Amino acid sequence: MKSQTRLKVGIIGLGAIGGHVANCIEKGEAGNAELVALVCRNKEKYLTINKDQSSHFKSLITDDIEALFNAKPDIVIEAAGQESLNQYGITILEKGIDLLVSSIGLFTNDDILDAFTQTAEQSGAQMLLSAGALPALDWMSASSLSKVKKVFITQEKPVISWKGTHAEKLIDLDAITEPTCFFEGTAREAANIFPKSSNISAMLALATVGLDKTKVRLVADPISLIMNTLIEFDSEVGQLQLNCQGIPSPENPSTSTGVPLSIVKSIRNLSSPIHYGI
Ligand SMILES: NC(=O)C1=CN([C@@H]2O[C@H](COP(=O)(O)OP(=O)(O)OC[C@H]3O[C@@H](n4cnc5c(N)ncnc54)[C@H](O)[C@@H]3O)[C@@H](O)[C@H]2O)C=CC1
Ligand SMILES: O=C([O-])CC(=O)C(=O)O
Repeated sequence: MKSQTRLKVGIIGLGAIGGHVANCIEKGEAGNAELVALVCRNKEKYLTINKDQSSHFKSLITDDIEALFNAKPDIVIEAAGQESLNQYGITILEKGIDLLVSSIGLFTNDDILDAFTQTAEQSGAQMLLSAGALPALDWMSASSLSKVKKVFITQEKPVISWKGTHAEKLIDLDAITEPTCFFEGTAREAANIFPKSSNISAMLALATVGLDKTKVRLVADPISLIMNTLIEFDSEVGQLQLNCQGIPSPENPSTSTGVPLSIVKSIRNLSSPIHYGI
C-alpha cells in the first residue's frame, strides 16, 4: 500500500474499540485516513441508542456487510468479536482488502488461522494482528528470533471485568476478598475459554513461542479498578519483566482504554510516510 494515499477505512463493530477508533479517524487524529463505512449489528437500534455519538456518522453506518464492500475500503478493522471475524474475515481478505484484527483469540484455532493466511496469500491482502492492550510486543517478538526459555502472562482485572464470562462458573466473583486466580493454563486454552478477554495472551503467544508454550494466569481483583498485565519473558538476548496498569474502558469494563489507541496508532503508521517503532 502506498503510504501517501489517503487510507479508506471500514470498521465492523462500534463498541468500546470500534466506536473510539471511528471518532479518532473522524476528528483527524489517525493520520491520513478517512472512514468509508461503519458496520453495526442493527442500524436503527444503533442510531436510536447512540443519538449523540452517531449523528455525524449517520451516512456511514450500515448493518449490511455488502454496503461496506461497496464503499471500497483499503482496510477493514474488526472490532466486533470472534464470531463476526469468523463470519466475515475470509470474504474481506478474498476481496484483497487488508484486515486489522482485534479478536486475535480466534486464531487459537490452527485450521482457521491457516485458512485466513492462505486466503491472504492468494489475494495479496494483509492480515494485521493488533497488539491492542499488549505492551512491549515489538521487543518480545524480535527477541523470539533467539532462543526463548519462558513466556508468562498474568491478566489481573477488576471483578466487574470478569462478569458475564466463564470466570463466574469457576469462582464466586461477589464473594472474593482478595485477588484470586481462577485460571492457569496455556494461551490456547485461555483464549478458547475467555474469548473476549484473552486476546493479548493469544497475540503474545502467536508472536513469540506459540499457543501451547505461552503460559497464562487470569486473576480477579475485588478491590483494584486497574487492568494489571504482568509479563515475564526470558530469552537468549535478554529478559523482561513488566507490569502495565491499564484503565478499563468506560464503555466495556473488560477492555482496556488503550486498545482503540493502539489501532489508531496502526492506522497512523499505515497512512504515513514514516513508521515509528516498526
Ligand atoms: N486485542 C486486544 O487487546 C483486545 C481485543 N478485544 C476484542 O475486540 C472485540 C471488541 O471489543 P469491544 O469493542 O470492547 O467490545 P464491545 O462489546 O464494546 O463492542 C463490540 C461491538 O461489536 C458489535 N458487533 C458484534 N457482532 C457484530 C456483527 N456481526 N456485525 C457488526 N457489529 C457487531 C456489537 O454490537 C458491539 O457494539 C472483543 O470481542 C474482543 O474479541 C477486546 C479487548 C482487547
Ligand atoms: O483489554 C485488555 O486489557 C485485554 C483484553 O481484554 C484481552 O486480552 O482480550
